[in-house]
Amino acid sequence: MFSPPSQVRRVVASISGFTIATPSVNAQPRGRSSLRLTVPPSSSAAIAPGAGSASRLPALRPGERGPRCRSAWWQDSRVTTAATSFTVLVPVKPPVRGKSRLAGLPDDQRQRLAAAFALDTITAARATASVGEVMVVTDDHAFAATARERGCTVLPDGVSGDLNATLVQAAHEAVRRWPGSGLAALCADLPALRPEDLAGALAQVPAGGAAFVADAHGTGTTMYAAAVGHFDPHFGVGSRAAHLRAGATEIPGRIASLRHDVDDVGDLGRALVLGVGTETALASGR
Ligand SMILES: Nc1nc2c(ncn2[C@@H]2O[C@H](COP(=O)(O)OP(=O)(O)OP(=O)(O)O)[C@@H](O)[C@H]2O)c(=O)[nH]1
Ligand SMILES: C[C@H](OP(=O)(O)O)C(=O)O
Repeated sequence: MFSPPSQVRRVVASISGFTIATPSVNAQPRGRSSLRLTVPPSSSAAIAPGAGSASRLPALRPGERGPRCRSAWWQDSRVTTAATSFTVLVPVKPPVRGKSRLAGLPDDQRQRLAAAFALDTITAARATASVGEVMVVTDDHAFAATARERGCTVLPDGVSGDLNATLVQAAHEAVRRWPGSGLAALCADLPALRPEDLAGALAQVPAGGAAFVADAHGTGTTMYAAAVGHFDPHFGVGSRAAHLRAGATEIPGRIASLRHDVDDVGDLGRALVLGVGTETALASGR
């Protein structure tokens, strides 16, 4: 269903002295080959791993050398097939307000990172074989223009300040435009997302029911999918438990890139280890 292109790129990143290098096969790096995210000294403690027991990623500390990781090779060579069965809704809070838990970073960098996470998320979603359409839901006109340039459909928030109601409204519009497609809502803070992980999760969505992917911490949700009549997302604090209570099926599996949302600086360090997309790599640079 999904075959990698021949080239694999090398990504070298550093976060506060932490250096990450990925293997390279048959390709030249494009753009920066060395990336640096400046984290104020007071933020150092935040680079320790989150408390979530579900996270299998290693602790990252300033100055510590991390493991080798895979590169996001798919980003520069879009892979598509004729299978186009899901419309993916990607809600994007205006970057000026988004990713507030990255507040330890300079404000302009927080905003750049928020937009970069979302762009890398939609790029990966668009490169996923079983995704026919990506519908970005946002009230940010600048991000909306960029998303359109990247081939997405854009819709404004239907219910200001209510993410779940906005997603339900967008889902109805998506079904009106593309009847017959499946529906999934994907958080926009997945900079390490890989198309094969998204495709693998979408392949497990049961017909006629609702399903979701829990985040790496084991408490939140990164993706929710359901047929329109069942589409009732419960994103927010404790959303994994809320989705289970609502009868949604939890999608299992080693789909690390889809579980790894970035809420704080520690999450960002772990995403860099997994291998982030081009936009996040650039926004992390200095
Ligand atoms: N369109 C839209 N998207 C939203 C809204 N609230 C949150 N989102 C998006 O929903 C997903 C999860 O959002 P949150 O974790 O609540 O917010 P965040 O901006 O990612 O991070 P924090 O500000 O640190 O909470 C992300 O993709 C957000 O961009 C909203 O009111 N409208
Ligand atoms: C929306 C929320 O995401 P987080 O706040 O963990 O980014 C959730 O997990 O439902």
